[in-house]
Amino acid sequence: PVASKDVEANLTQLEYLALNSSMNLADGHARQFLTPGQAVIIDDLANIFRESETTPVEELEIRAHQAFFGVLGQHSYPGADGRVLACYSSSVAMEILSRSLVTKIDRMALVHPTFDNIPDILRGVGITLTPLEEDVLHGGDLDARLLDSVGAVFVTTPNNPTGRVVPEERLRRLAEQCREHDVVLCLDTSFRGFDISAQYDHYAVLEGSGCRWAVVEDTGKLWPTLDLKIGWLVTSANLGLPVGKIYSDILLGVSPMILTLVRRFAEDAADGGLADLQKFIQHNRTVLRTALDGVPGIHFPDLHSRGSVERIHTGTRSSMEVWSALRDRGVYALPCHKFHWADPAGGDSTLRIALARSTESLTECARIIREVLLEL
Ligand SMILES: N=C(N)NC[C@@H](O)CC(=O)C(=O)O
Repeated sequence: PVASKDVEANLTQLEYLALNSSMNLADGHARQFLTPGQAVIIDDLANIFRESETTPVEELEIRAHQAFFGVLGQHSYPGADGRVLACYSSSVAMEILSRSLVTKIDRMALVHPTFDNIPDILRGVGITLTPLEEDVLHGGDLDARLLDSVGAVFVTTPNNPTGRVVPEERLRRLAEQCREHDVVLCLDTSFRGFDISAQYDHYAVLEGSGCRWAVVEDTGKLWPTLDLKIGWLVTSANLGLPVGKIYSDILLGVSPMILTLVRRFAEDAADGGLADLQKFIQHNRTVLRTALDGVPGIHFPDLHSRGSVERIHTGTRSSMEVWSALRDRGVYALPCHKFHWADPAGGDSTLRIALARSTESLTECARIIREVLLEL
């Protein structure tokens, strides 16, 4: 039986339930084992602390974002003139951006579906949201009437949970339309590390467009650093919003040690680690899909996705029923109703599985998922 409190819970509250389970497939945080190269960094933490203690923080910050944006192909990011702000997490960056936006705008178009803490944060500061369906976003020019009715457009790319990526030409045209209508273009690119099609130089497109823009980047989804992470908030020179002032309301700066840790993980990623991570996630995706081969009624709606999460369509089964039956077996997934923040019924038949887990754990969970699906 599904308790109403679980139906009402937001996605992060459902993720809390899983935090102490060895079979946690709920949150999109990196919980796979450290690679040998990453273990060397962790074994060097004392030296990382000492280096971070004695090096000027500005130098640590520049080295960290040069390494991170560089490995992800973002060579035109504006690292030189203070437009890259380091935050404790991408959600903190999101809160700062939202408080900045609402000083000037009160309506936004937000991609639908997407992770519910994004609409929750935006609504939390008083912004009214209009859903921007993925197929509309990817289909071509946005309707001028939509763009004249909002002050900003917010897009998660790669999207969560669908994995859908805004390609370069689409981003260029979207930025051009936003400039024409003086609409702020906001991106959440937290999952870009997993998908090389999301690693074209977004900042070259954004800077070249002349539109007002802001991007939230996240180191926390990629590497198993026990949530020692940075959310970067990057903004255009012409944004015209009090991002720096509101940043100063929230924090002075992140720990220099985490800046150094991020730099070291990004350097390891550049030394083959990112390609290995992408292969690892794709292998786990194959393990999950193979384990469910032949289960009546289910399919995988996001065949293109390379992100560290995978949706299962549960056929005629209710995703909440499947989620509840899995939880009874100690396995935690995410029902997708709350990703469909404007129409929860849209997620009634899909379940999200986290792939950034050890292959051994995922294999055992996939076996149980198969059993549960065959019983329902
Ligand atoms: N501040 C929040 N709510 N953090 C949870 C978020 O990081 C999880 C996530 O994004 C995902 O599971 O896809």
